[in-house]
Amino acid sequence: MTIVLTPYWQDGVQKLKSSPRPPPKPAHGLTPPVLDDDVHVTRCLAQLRSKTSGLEKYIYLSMLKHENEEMFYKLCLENMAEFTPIIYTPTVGEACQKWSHIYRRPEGMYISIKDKGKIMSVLKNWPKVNDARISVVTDGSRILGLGDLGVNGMGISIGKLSLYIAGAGIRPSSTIPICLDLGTNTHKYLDDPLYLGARHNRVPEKEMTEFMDEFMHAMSVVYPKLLIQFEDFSTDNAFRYLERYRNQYPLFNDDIQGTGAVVLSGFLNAAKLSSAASGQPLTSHRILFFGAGSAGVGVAMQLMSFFTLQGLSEKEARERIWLVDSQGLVFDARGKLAEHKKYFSRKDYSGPQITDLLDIISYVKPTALLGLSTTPNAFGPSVLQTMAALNPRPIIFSLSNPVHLSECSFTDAVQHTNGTVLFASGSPFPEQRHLGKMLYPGQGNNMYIFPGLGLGAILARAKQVTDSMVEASSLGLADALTADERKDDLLYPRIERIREISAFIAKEVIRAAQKANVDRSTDLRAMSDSELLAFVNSKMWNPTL
Ligand SMILES: NC(=O)C1=CN([C@@H]2O[C@H](COP(=O)(O)OP(=O)(O)OC[C@H]3O[C@@H](n4cnc5c(N)ncnc54)[C@H](O)[C@@H]3O)[C@@H](O)[C@H]2O)C=CC1
Ligand SMILES: CC(=O)C(=O)O
Ligand SMILES: [Mg+2]
Repeated sequence: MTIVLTPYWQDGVQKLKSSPRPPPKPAHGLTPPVLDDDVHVTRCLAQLRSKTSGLEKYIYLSMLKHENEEMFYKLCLENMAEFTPIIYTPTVGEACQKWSHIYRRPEGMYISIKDKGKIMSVLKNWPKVNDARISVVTDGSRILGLGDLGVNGMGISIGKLSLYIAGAGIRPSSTIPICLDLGTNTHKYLDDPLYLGARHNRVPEKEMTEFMDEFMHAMSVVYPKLLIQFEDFSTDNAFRYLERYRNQYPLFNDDIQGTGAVVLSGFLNAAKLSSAASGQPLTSHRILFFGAGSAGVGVAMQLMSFFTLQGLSEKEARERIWLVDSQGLVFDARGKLAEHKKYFSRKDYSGPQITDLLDIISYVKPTALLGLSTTPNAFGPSVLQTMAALNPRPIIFSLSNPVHLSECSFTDAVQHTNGTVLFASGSPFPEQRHLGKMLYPGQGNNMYIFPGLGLGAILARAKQVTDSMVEASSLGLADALTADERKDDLLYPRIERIREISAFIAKEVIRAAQKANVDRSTDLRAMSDSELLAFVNSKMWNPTL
């Protein structure tokens, strides 16, 4: 049998004979005399906390997950706020950048362009074929805001699936992290003797599409119950392959749809607070996007429903949104535009190109400024002060990942708006005390959405992931705030409640799938809401330690 759980270029170097899951407990005498699970939990946590760098912590936790999956997830669930920045953004970004250097053992599947023509047989090598329910698939071409990391992108598929397991109780054996190796255009990696991927530039679009067609068909045959999450494809491919396959297979794109949903949710909560302070109606919000890639445009599309839910027409909603890319304001008269920018390109401006963000802000007078640009510190003091001068409670979301690419920090946002800011960021920032009051940053990251969206789609056995299911996940998240969280002006629930939130989102997603008639588990239709919620909770995997 061909083995593909190890990068294929190591074939013959390191053969894996069975599942990558931990082996059964060793026989009596092969462990210390007193190895109490409860005490070992404390020991593992102490070992983790003794590491000084984020990357060391990441490596330690990867080892722990491999050695003792139950222990890893127990600790993760009990310490979500501490673990997420390690297994996910920001540290997962550094782990991906150094993946070929820190690589220790096989995890996930690597499917290479060299496998074209035999992808199905490769997929069958996965040890738990019948269990497969959810796969996160990346081609590594735009990992967080870090660019084309090639096969090093495997870390993001693994990280997202760890959050599925911890955050939504997906059974670990049902998850398949996949990294497609279609080459990389990053020369640093091509020149690195330790690089784990194919040593050539990315293959042309035609060859990639042929590969993707075969891959998607093979996935649907080998794993008939699988939901696919596309992750961190470069913007052109993100839109292309979402459109190409979304009506054919159960799949969604996390960067376009998951991000859209999480930002809509935080925006709904922020806009209410902002409008309460300004006395202006919700329909009067004006949203400026700094960054017009897959994430920026995905969020802009989802935010259309913020306005249409308030009764505006599609045209009126679109007029509340402005895009900025690396060349400045996006408008028709500027000339040729990438396809994904056209819908939001302004028709009402035809003057000279405005490039400076401050000039764009004075022209647009936004109530909300959303950064998805991978440009660190783009929201400097004068931008923040201008937003505060325009709005009693400005909405500033600096959503680029990881932390060092964020458009501004929470500290700066608080300081330069005199604490009035309604803030969310893609990666976590610490809370701030301002004039004696504790202020909390929101984490506007799709990690709040995809676990519940995925769980709902899996339990409904959805044929497709419809826009209505994505919107339901977003509204579900917005509604999940408790009175206590609202009292602290939180835009997102506390991450410690992720299981409860995911269950609620999953229930809403199942209902939306039923309404759209894409559910195959039609027996769930007869359940009342409370029965459905109980059913969702009963399906969540829990570590048994
Ligand atoms: N918070 C979250 O949940 C998520 C955050 N992201 C983050 O969003 C960022 C962008 O992702 P994509 O849209 O896929 O990337 P992308 O590379 O396709 O888009 C970046 C956009 O920013 C614009 N840009 C770059 N430099 C600029 C500058 N100096 N001034 C103005 N605009 C500039 C580009 O023209 C492009 O429109 C990444 O950092 C990613 O990590 C992505 C998905 C989810
Ligand atoms: C969070 C995420 O999906 C990204 O930054 O790409
Ligand atoms: Mg992503």
